[in-house]
Amino acid sequence: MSRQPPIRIGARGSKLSLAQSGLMQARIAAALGAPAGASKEEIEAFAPLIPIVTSGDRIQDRRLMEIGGKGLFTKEIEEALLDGRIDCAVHSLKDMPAELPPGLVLAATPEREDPRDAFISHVCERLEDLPKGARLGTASLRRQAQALHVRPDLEIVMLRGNVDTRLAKLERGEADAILLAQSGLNRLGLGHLTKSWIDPDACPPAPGQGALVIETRAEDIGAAWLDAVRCRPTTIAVAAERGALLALEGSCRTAIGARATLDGARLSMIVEALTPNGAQRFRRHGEITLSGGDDAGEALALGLKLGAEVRAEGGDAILLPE
Ligand SMILES: NCc1[nH]cc(CCC(=O)O)c1CC(=O)O
Repeated sequence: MSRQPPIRIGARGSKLSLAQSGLMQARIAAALGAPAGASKEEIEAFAPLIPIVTSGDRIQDRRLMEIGGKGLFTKEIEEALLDGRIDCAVHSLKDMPAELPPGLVLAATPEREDPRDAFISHVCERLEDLPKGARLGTASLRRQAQALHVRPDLEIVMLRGNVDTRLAKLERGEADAILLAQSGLNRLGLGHLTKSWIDPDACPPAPGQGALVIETRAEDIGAAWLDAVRCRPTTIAVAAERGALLALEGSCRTAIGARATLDGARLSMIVEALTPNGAQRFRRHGEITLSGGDDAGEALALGLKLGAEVRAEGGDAILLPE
């Protein structure tokens, strides 16, 4: 059997991105025929990692939304995909804008990691136990709004940067506590730093949090190797969550939480949007039984419906002023 050409994986240089791409690299190589227990060199021969620097990696000190939103970490990678310099890219699904450039698709979603937000602090064990007026470090509008909803007395301090940077800022005392995705901590081997978790039913995480996604050119969506990395329950749940994001025109300017869970054929979902100061929260619950036909399509429709309801109720209050 002739070996098929290698699948070149575009990867950002950040530790988290390299860890995530490395996780998928071994699985993609295996799907392409790399033997079990293949060496690093063999894996590279089947599925080489191609480093790509994005504008998001170069700009570290301003609010993401001020400098152009979610596309910042994906623009250069998507150019490389469209130019044919790479064949796929591994992203955190929650960093992907609601709409992709023409010609590119989110082709496969592997098993989701822990979707929850982790609370990290040297002051106390839980967000609820922070002293009055304590400083919570986050650059996420959703985490800010959800925290202020339960604890309006907290002071939010802008804490940008990658996971290591944010942890270092906590150590330096720039904040009393921070919130980070547990999935990212786990992938970096830092899961033990977590003191407690935010209840994901009380405060739903970002749409798609904890899930990776493989982006490819549209014409490659049928490639056999993609089947080997797809996870059906995750694909269905994140379709619903992305639906909510689409309906809410999700960007870094809106605090949106969405959580879909699958129990057999039963898909349950919570969608919420908040005003930036957390004072108002608009949420909807929904549940459907999947038909066993186009399950992802039905999930997407549920997310779109609940998202549209939240959008209609929240109106302009949920948008951060320009
Ligand atoms: N916005 C940064 C970002 N993008 C993806 C992750 C990791 C979480 C994931 O897998 O969804 C993180 C870190 C964080 O939010 O703490």
